[in-house]
Amino acid sequence: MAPNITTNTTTTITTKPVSMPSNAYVTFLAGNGDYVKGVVGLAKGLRKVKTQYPLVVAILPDVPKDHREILVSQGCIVREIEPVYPPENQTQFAMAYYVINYSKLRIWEFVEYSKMIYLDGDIQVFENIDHLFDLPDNHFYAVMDCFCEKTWSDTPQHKIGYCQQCPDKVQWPAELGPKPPLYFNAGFFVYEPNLSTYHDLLETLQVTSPTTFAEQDFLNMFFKDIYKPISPVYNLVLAMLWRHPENIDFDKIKVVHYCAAGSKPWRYTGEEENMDREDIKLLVKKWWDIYNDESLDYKNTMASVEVKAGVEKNGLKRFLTAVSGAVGHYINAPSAA
Ligand SMILES: O=c1ccn([C@@H]2O[C@H](COP(=O)(O)OP(=O)(O)O)[C@@H](O)[C@H]2O)c(=O)[nH]1
Ligand SMILES: OC[C@H]1O[C@H](O[C@@H]2[C@@H](O)[C@H](O)[C@@H](O)[C@H](O)[C@@H]2O)[C@H](O)[C@@H](O)[C@H]1O
Ligand SMILES: [Mn+2]
Repeated sequence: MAPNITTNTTTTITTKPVSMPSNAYVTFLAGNGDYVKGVVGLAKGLRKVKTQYPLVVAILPDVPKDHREILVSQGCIVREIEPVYPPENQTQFAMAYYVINYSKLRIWEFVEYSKMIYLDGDIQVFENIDHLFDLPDNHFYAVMDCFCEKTWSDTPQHKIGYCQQCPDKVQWPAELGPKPPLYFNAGFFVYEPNLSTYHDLLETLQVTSPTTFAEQDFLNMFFKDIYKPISPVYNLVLAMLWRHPENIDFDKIKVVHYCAAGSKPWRYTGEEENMDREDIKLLVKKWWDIYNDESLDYKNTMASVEVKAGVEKNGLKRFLTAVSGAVGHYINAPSAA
């Protein structure tokens, strides 16, 4: 017997629109080269750890159509952005191509998301890190970088052998002024998109002389008052393995940043310095295992979800039909008054 859910009162069901905080991962892709493989690997890695959030890919106009199609086919949300250039300068960036990395600043405009985690395309996530979205608002969370690689050789800290990863090994000399503030690697950070911050970033950039590490230096300067270091398990800058192994618990690493020279998995030859290390070979293999795992392709996982949803949808449709007849009667019942 159908449950008696009719009544002789009228109830107005009001549903207040609830703006659920929406989170997402975001990465950046430029050019028509092989970094698209990094982004595909990242999309599959996030799927493997069962993140509940999408991956947005901010692409420059020079990303070709076929690469965009690959990203969409892997379930990415592709957003074209305009490049951001620093003011005219004579700076020698650590890597000439770093000039395009200023375009990362466009992701502060993605205000349809309340909190985002930015990851370089040369990063892989091996364990679920969705809990980072629960970090308190109004801060900038990232992992501290290391100054020991030769990419830092033009900097005062490298010249005196100072590194924030071992601040007591070589003391910061008073004659060089105050110790530099804690400095993060800009390949991974937790932030809140915000239009006034976005406009402030772009305006400040135009009056800031570029330096060796391009947008990474700029972001460190801009966010120095709200920067909060997080554990290196969230962004293993590979050089830490040979520069500061004492600061790394290898088995606890959740996120790996393939930023050391020669470590990009899709270009890996093992010939560059440190690239013949067993831990590097293991991390490169782990990256390829995910990249080559067809069960992690969106079309496969999505297909299984659609099949499942299809069954549920039909089931749900039958249930709603049954209930809506009664609910309809319930809502239109005459007022008791
Ligand atoms: O040709 C390029 C160079 C860089 N990038 C993007 O910019 C990020 C930062 O560059 P990279 O990771 O090479 O810098 P690193 O962390 O190695 O210094 C990359 O991860 C990509 O997301 C890109 O899409 N195409
Ligand atoms: O454009 C500047 C880049 O600076 C950073 O890369 C560096 C940094 O990690 C150094 O500490 C390493 O020594 C070096 O190998 C590596 O390339 C960011 O990872 C990248 O996203 C981007 O901001
Ligand atoms: Mn990187």
